[in-house]
Amino acid sequence: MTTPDQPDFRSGFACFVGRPNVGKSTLMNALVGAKVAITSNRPQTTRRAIRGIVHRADAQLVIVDTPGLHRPRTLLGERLDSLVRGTLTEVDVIGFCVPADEKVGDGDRYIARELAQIKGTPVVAIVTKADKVTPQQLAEQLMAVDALGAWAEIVPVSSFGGVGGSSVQPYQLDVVADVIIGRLPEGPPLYPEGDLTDEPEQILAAEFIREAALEGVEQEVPHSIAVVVDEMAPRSGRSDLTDIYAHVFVERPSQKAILIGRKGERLRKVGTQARKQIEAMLGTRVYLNLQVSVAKDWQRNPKQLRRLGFYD
Ligand SMILES: Nc1nc2c(ncn2[C@@H]2O[C@H](COP(=O)(O)OP(=O)(O)OP(=O)(O)O)[C@@H](O)[C@H]2O)c(=O)[nH]1
Repeated sequence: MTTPDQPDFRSGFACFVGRPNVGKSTLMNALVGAKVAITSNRPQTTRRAIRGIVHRADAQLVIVDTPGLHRPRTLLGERLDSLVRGTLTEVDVIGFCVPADEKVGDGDRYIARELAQIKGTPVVAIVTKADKVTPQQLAEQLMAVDALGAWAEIVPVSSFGGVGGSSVQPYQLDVVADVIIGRLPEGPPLYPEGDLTDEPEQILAAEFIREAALEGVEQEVPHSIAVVVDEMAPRSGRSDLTDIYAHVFVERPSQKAILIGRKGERLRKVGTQARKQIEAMLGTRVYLNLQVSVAKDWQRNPKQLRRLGFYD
């Protein structure tokens, strides 16, 4: 068996890029084998570069999750894009994700052009959501993606099932891992065994709250939600209970009303769902105090953006 002391142990960083909602975070979670990035069926769920760590006997792969790359429309969009570009130049391998079930479009071509300008970093094209199409459609998509650029390899994958939904087992996750790991440099592990992410628990807690808040809201509201955990600590004298005080920010009073719901019913549901996720992460019971506040137009306001943790 290969051990970390052996010279052929590989370690390094990879990141997934692609349009919003193509399954990047889900793929990372599936590879890591635990929930370290939040997912939702709404585009632009991911706003931070979260690292997931894949431990294998022969390698350690650190995955940097990025927000979907797209032409920026707001100041938040611009900051997210510069975050993505900064990440791309620092990793050993880039995984360019294109979903199997949507025709290759302008958004994919835009990203392919951006990637063509990054020299020296291999790009593996990953065709995601293979379970949603027939083998024939998958073959056609692989050819369309091949025509988009000069990829180191092209791999179809599904985090949820076989091609065409033929099984409920993930499809080719191990192949994606092998292909990426094969392109990492040789080197010792970068993180201790057992670590799945280096994202602070406080930030993950905020992300779980945001994920719960996103559920069931429509139109512009999802983009307007930001969450800050103000305080997170064990209750004094109790190692089995964590107190968490968090703010959910929205941009307008009308959105605040939507989030809170009739007699606070919606917010209670958000709290319950988030609390369960946080309890699973921390392994303690959680008291969660959620406050909803309006931070007017925070996506366009530099001061508010800094306050919410999005730096230039
Ligand atoms: N059927 C199927 N659905 C998937 C698969 N991977 C992801 N999805 C779904 O696609 C949606 C988007 O997934 P995410 O992982 O949040 O996508 P993302 O690319 O990280 O999105 P952003 O954070 O917006 O950039 C979710 O509803 C997932 O459940 C897959 O392999 N098969």
